[in-house]
Amino acid sequence: MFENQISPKESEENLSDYYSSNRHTNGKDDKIHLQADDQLNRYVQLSWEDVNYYASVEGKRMHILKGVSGHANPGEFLAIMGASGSGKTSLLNILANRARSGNKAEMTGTIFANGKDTKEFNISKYAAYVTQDDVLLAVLTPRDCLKFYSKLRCPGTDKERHAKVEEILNDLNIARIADNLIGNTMIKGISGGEKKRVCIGIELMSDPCIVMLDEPTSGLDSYNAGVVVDLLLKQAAKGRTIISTIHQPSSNVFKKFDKLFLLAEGNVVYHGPCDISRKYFAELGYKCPKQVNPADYYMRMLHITNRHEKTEEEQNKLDLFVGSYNENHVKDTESKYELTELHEIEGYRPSYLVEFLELLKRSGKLAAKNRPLIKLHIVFSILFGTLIALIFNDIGNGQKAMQNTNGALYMITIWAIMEGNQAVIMNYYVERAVFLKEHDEGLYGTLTYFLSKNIVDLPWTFVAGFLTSVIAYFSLDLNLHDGSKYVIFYCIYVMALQCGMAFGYITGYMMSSVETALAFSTVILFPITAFGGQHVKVTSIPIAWRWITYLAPFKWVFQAFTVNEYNDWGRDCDNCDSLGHLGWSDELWQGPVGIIVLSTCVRLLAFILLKFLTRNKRS
Ligand SMILES: Nc1ncnc2c1ncn2[C@@H]1O[C@H](COP(=O)(O)OP(=O)(O)OP(=O)(O)O)[C@@H](O)[C@H]1O
Repeated sequence: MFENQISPKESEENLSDYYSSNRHTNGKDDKIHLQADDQLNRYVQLSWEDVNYYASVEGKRMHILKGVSGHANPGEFLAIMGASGSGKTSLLNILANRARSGNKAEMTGTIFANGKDTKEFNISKYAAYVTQDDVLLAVLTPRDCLKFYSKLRCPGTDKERHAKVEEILNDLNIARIADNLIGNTMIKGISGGEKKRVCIGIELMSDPCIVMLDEPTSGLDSYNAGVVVDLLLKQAAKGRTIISTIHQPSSNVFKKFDKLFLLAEGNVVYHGPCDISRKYFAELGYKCPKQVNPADYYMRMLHITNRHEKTEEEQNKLDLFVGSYNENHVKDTESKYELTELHEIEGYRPSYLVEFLELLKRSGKLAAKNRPLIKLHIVFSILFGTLIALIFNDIGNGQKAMQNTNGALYMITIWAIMEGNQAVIMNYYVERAVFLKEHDEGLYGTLTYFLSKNIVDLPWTFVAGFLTSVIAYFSLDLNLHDGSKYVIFYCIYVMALQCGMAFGYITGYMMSSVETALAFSTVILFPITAFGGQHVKVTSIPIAWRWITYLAPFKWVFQAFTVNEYNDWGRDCDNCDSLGHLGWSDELWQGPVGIIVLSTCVRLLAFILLKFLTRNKRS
């Protein structure tokens, strides 16, 4: 399988020479004692000792990381590589304090930062983590994103924040596209490489000493991957510690890494300078041919077809690499930067008011820029109003008029609640992933997010409510006893939309995808329409089920519409006890109060659910 193999026996003799020569070239002689505050506040060396990670999969306990030790120096780019499933991401998550022991996973071992156990202080205040997926808002621009983060992460004046945003845009070479939309599969935007640079820029906003990245070059072509790695090397040159998992780097990219941390089946098989890894493996009998990319060669070399049933050859190879590493590895933790003791630091956190206002501004911008959704609402509101006008345009008089009016008002009730419900679900999913990520990073609290969302989601209800209500009300020739009748109708319509939205928050927070949330909300709300008073008189519902009418938004909205309509009804209808027939009194206040109380309780429940969701995600 591998060309130019040297037999293990031959190689054993050379290994000690290799290490003894290597030992003198690393560190001490060319040590530069840079003072803290030269460019960063602190230089951080991260080291990890005997890290074990176990996870339960289908009742079986898997040993994912097997006593892994290593370190990453400030001013260096450490690339963590290994075949798929070797434990790269697990290790990175552990180093970033993102993997915690729990029911299904258990972690042992110690992580030190400048020699201090990270259990004694919160290392995440010194570190930034760039996830593999680009969690960005498509309708914003890179400048919008960085500005938002600068407000929530950087202390100082607006002028200083502005300067920082510009500096990062220039540093990452994205100033030229800073005002283009980020985009997604639906909206044309910046390229994948540029998106990755925006994600890195966001993390640099808090001036981290350590930057950890999970496969930052995945999905990028070799040119863009090279650009991203160059930018990270530039950050390393400032004294930052860069730790990154990397999947299949090109040979050009590979040779740029300072240090390589190679994992196989949860074991370290190489940790040292990237440029001498070839020689190391050659001496072990696995010589990478000159024209072959070492990264590809190592992946093939370490590939195991089925980790639960390794072939004898695979097991021997693994034993050789692990044995050789354990025997020969020299721990050289010398850093060219001066390392000072780290303490618990308070990350910058603006006041709740600033958080709230920034979220409000961003959510408002998102809502305003989401043109397809705005157009959809306007078109649907007009279409529905017109549809109602066409179907119920001859309401007539007598019993027939009562039946037709009830039908029209109940359709409007259902439409308003469902429209509010679906709109909020679709809006929420535009920013769900971003919210969960930002909240997880402690950028802002659940309450400020929830309040800002609830406020930003309101204005469109006034517009959508006006469009549908004005068309439906006047074309149906509803009660025009006095001008206030239409105004009340409009207010009830807006309240109905908002009540539907409250239910939308609940389903949105419960489901992880927009499709399931939309389907779930329809399945839940549809049976409740039976309790609205149109299909069956409320007082005829069996007592055991009648309590549901109090939780049915349809009942309160329908009641409000009908009381407004039938009080001082101008149509000819002898013996028409419309409201008595429906099972409620002619008191107008009951319906609106019912809607407000129900909406408030449901929103409160949604907030509790969101709190639970975010807490669950953190743990
Ligand atoms: N919490 C967990 N529960 C169950 N299995 C887990 C958990 N964490 C990791 N694993 C398993 O451990 C193995 C290593 O996962 P990890 O994501 O660290 O590998 P990786 O080297 O990053 O792989 P890839 O390159 O494919 O992303 C995988 O088989 C993964 O399914």
